[in-house]
Amino acid sequence: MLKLKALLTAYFQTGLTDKKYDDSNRRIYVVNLFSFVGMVITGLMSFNAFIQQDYLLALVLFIASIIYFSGYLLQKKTHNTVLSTAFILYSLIFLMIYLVYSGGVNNTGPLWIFIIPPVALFMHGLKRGVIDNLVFIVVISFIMFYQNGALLDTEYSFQFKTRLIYSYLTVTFLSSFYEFSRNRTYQYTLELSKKYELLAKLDPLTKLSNRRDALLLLEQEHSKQKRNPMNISLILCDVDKFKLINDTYGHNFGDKVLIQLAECFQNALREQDIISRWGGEEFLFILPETSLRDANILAEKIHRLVRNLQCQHDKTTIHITVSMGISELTATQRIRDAINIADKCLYQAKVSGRNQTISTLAE
Ligand SMILES: Nc1nc2c(ncn2[C@@H]2O[C@H](COP(=O)(O)OP(=O)(O)OP(=O)(O)O)[C@@H](O)[C@H]2O)c(=O)[nH]1
Repeated sequence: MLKLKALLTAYFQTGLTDKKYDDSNRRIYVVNLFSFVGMVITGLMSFNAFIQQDYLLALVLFIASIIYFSGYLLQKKTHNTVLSTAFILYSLIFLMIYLVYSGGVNNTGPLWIFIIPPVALFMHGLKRGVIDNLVFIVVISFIMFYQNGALLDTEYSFQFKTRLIYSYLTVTFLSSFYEFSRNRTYQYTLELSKKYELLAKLDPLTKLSNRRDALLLLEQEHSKQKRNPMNISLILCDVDKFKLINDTYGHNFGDKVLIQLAECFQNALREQDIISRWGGEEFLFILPETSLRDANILAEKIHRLVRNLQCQHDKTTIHITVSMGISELTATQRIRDAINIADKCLYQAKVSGRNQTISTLAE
């Protein structure tokens, strides 16, 4: 029993990506599910038609059963949901047209057409799903009403045919409305989750990466470095005497200074560099493809830019300085150790009088 459950789970999850909330995952799942359900149901119907000695219907249903399984195989091999959904859906539509044309077992075939609206909308989404349904309704109306059923292999009363069309239109409308609401809810949830994902990564004050995100990004760069050797330098930058600034000019002014500094750093660094607010008045710069020598040159540039920064409080211009510690992260080193070295250098810069940079290069 457990083995069967594991087998079915593996079957339904074939081809799913690790993007949990991706809508294409839903389509892949629908293809797997529908190919399984379609294969089993048409297989059973084929067996039933065979028992009833309706061999042509049994053959058609048997072929349909194989087609549904092929849809699953197609999706497994090609990972192309557009192809596999079209393959499954259009073969289903052809089967339904055949059931309407032939009447199926005891003229009950048309009852199956009501599975098309939800399946078409699940597989093709609102717009194409509605088009599929309208085309289908036009085709079966033509087959049923043309010259009073001359194209049919069976007979239906006029009332049966009109009610079939009305009820089909009703199911299509309700399924479309459901798909519309589902899609809106999905889009809303997606936007919300993207927004929160971003908020979880950013420091709300400076809009720079926060410490957690910086560590994740640093881990990514470190893994890249292990595959393709490159220099990575780290700069820990701390605002000098920031407590004094807060105490003298107020916390709000302190916040403004941090925002201005963040902008200044963003202008100084390259796009591939990662600037993060490491905590409080401390920033961490992650510099891929940067040697210690280049990181020192950059630190000098930052000192220059910060020196020229105009932090206005009322009519007074406040001058800010920063201290920095630089280290290099090597492929064999632990991230934690490289940050600790930068931290020690920063401490040295502070005790040596601030407004300067200490780097492992000098050791
Ligand atoms: N305005 C503001 N202040 C902050 C923020 N985060 C931390 N601080 C303040 O930053 C100050 C840091 O003070 P200290 O750690 O003593 O360092 P410092 O005064 O900069 O002295 P040195 O680092 O030795 O030059 C503290 O007063 C914190 O309250 C923030 O988001 N906004």
